[in-house]
This record gives sequence, C-alpha cells and structure tokens, in this order.
Amino acid sequence: MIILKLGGSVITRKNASEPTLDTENLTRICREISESSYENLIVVHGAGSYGHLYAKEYEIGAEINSKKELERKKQGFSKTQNSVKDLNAMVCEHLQKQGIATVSIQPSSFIKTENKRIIKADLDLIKQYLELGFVPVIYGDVVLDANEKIKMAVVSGDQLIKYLAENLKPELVVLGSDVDGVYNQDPKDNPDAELIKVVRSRKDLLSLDSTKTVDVTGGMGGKIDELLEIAKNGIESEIINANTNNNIKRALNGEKEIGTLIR
Ligand SMILES: Nc1ncnc2c1ncn2[C@@H]1O[C@H](COP(=O)(O)OP(=O)(O)OP(=O)(O)O)[C@@H](O)[C@H]1O
Ligand SMILES: C=C(C)CCOP(=O)(O)O
Repeated sequence: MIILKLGGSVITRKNASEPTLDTENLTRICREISESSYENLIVVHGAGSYGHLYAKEYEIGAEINSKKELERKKQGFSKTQNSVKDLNAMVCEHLQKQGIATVSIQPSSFIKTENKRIIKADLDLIKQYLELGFVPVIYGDVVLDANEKIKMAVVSGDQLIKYLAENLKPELVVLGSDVDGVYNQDPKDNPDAELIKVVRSRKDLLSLDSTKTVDVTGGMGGKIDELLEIAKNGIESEIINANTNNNIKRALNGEKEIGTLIR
C-alpha cells in the first residue's frame, strides 16, 4: 500500500490571499496517478490557501480564555472545515474524472487530538475501503482537542501521514511538494542552497525556515519532524517535486531517488 501526499503548495496557490485552486496542476497530477501502476493507494492532501488562511485568521489551536473567544473560534472552525471540505471535494472530483474510485475521509468527523496530537482515530473503515479497492482521500482539517483550554486544533496532512503510516505499514510514502526535495536551507531564500538526497536527522540541515506562505502547521520543518518519526519505525519516505511533470507517476511506479529520502 502506498500513501501519497499532495502538498497544499502544489494543488492550490498557497500564496494567494483567498482560497485558490491550481486546477492545471491538480488535473495533471490526477492524470499521472491514474496512469501509474499503484496497487492500494491512500491520498492525503494539504490545505494550502483553503485552510491555512482561515486557521491563521482565527488562531485555531490557540488558548480560549472567554466565551466571546470561544464563539469566534467556533466560527473559524466552521469556516476552515467547510473550506478544506470544498478543496477535498474538488480533489476527489478531479481523481474521479480520471476513473479513480475515490472515497472522501473527513478527519473532523472521526479524529480527536490532545495538545494537537492525534489520540483517537478508528482506521477500520479506511482498511475496508482499501480492501475493496477504493482510494481513500483524507486531508488536513480542523478537529476537536481534549485539552480544555484549546478545545480545537489543526491536524496537518503530514501528521495524518505519520499516524496512517504507523498503523497501516505502507510499502511506500511519497510527499509531493513544490521543491525538488529537502535542501540544507530554504532554496527560495538561498540561491546556494544544496539539495540533500538523504535526511536522517534535522542536524543534516542548516535551517528549516517555515514556508514563505501562510502556514500554521510548521511547513517543511513540521513535515520532516513527522517523517523522521516514522523512519524510526523503519518506514522510509520521499519528498519530491510534484510540479515536475511525471515525478508523481515515476514515484508511484516505484522509482526511487527522485527527490530526498527521509530514513
Ligand atoms: N530546508 C528546506 N528545504 C526545502 N524547502 C524548504 C526548506 N525550508 C523551508 N522550505 C520551504 O518549504 C516549502 C514546502 O513546505 P510546505 O509545507 O509549504 O509544503 P506542502 O506540503 O506543499 O504544504 P502543506 O503542508 O500545506 O500541504 C517550500 O516551498 C520551501 O519554500
Ligand atoms: C490548515 C489546515 C486546516 C490543515 C493544514 O494541513 P496541511 O496543509 O497538510 O499542513
């Protein structure tokens, strides 16, 4: 089974001032998925400009200190959940147009966190969908949190990948982002940044600035932290540039060393 992440920076215009789909990229990527020779596949996608803008505006995950703040957070939760649900519907629609039998999996309907980390998520239905040959499509969402002070949190696609990988033991984990892999520093800020082919620790990097776009879930640094955790369980992952034609298809067909391996 393969877990494939479609980064929000790839399927949306993450630097847009309002939720904006990158229709051309999404169409191409869905075609590459349909042309590849995967067996069992779970697609996880980020929120990009559909989620991060609202989550940041309403500070989902921050402490709630008054009834007025709770009411505002509830409005923010509702707007964020609705926006990422719309993005998920469009991702599923584009996959379905390529003949892929998707099933949408909404984290806010079955996942709970405590202090922003997943504590409860029954994956039995996802396993049954996979056995039937469906492609579950799950995504970064907002969820209830057991910490009474925050009550709500953002669960990132990267954290979902960690939780799914630890419990479902995939053969392959691929994350499509908008860079060729992990560099020793942000390539968008540092022209002399060097691409690292294998990351075994954060120490392999000079810096891990958060992404230049609005991002409430830690950007590349947050991504690498989640992937290093699953690497401890022997599950290797690869970060590739999904903006490069056929990289997704090559990775799903089992080609290695397209980007950066996290092991
Ligand atoms: N050391 C680094 N190597 C590579 N990219 C880096 C590094 N430091 C920061 N970045 C930035 O991280 C960005 C990719 O991370 P980001 O979290 O935006 O990816 P994503 O998975 O597409 O988004 P999302 O998490 O919303 O789905 C790159 O566009 C880059 O500017
Ligand atoms: C901002 C929200 C709601 C989800 C973030 O998920 P990510 O884009 O995978 O980091």
